[in-house]
Amino acid sequence: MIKARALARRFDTPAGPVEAVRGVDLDIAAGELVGFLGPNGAGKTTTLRMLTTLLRPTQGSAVVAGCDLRADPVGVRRRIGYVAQGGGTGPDYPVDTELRMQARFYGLPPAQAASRAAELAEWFDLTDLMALPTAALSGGQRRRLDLAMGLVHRPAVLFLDEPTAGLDPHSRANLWERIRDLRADLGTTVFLTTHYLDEADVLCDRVLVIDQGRIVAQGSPDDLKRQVSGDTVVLTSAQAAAAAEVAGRLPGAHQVSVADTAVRFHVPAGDTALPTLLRELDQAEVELTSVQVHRPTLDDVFRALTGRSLGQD
Ligand SMILES: Nc1ncnc2c1ncn2[C@@H]1O[C@H](COP(=O)(O)OP(=O)(O)OP(=O)(O)O)[C@@H](O)[C@H]1O
Repeated sequence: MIKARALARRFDTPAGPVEAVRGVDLDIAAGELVGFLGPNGAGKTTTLRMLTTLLRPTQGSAVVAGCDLRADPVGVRRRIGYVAQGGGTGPDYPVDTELRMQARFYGLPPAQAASRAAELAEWFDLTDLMALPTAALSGGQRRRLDLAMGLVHRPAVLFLDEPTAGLDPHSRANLWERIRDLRADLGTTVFLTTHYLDEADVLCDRVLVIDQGRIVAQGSPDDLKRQVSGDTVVLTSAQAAAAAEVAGRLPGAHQVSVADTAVRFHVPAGDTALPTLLRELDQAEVELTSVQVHRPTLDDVFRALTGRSLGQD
């Protein structure tokens, strides 16, 4: 459904050229729910804007929903839905009008536009809000309207740029459910960008990790986490340096780091390393305040690949 080869985009700025995307290959099958995960400035939005025809690639090619990006951008636009960050509706129009105008924009006659608006409102739980101006919607309601607007013309592929940015946890979970339903009920291919680890982990079948304009890893969240061998142990102690020394002597312990009172390190299996660690610390007369064992997260995957953390908002 999406195939890209060596897709690249350079911006020429007064400060010099910025290589925002440096040769991205994508192969996304129909019905997949794929997350594009990366830190701020990694190149996610630039890639999305190229795939949705809003920005011309400086190099490379792509076929989206059966249409070539360069040769047939209008065909691509007809077959895709795009929900940008922050949406794009006028604040004074009622929800109902927004939906109907969008449907009319995509060529539906008035009666069909009205029934499509009603259908989408029901799907996204907006029926009771149809008379409200969009400015009166909460953040979560607003994002549901944005999704509905992106779907009026029944696109085969839906592109979502940071769909849950700024939402509270309840609204995020609600939106994830709608996105999953979309795929399950309509078979829509969904390609979304995110810098939320939990979103990529919980929602997506497959995650592409992008950093500095290049894809550095891809796979299902579980596959990616399996690539990071072992568990992370985080302990806190007023004698952190002494604790780190003891931890570093455990079989297979590596990447031991100390930050203030916290000591962090990796071991092949946290649950079996813990009894030995506690015994050794006791013998060395090092007192602990707390100890936690973590299974690998997507952030650990990112750290292992780049040496940096994805960071969280
Ligand atoms: N129009 C532009 N002109 C110059 N540089 C740009 C432009 N658009 C993006 N960039 C730069 O390209 C790089 C990638 O930006 P992009 O917006 O694609 O990242 P992102 O991964 O979507 O980040 P975020 O999570 O912050 O939205 C950044 O260094 C950014 O500053």
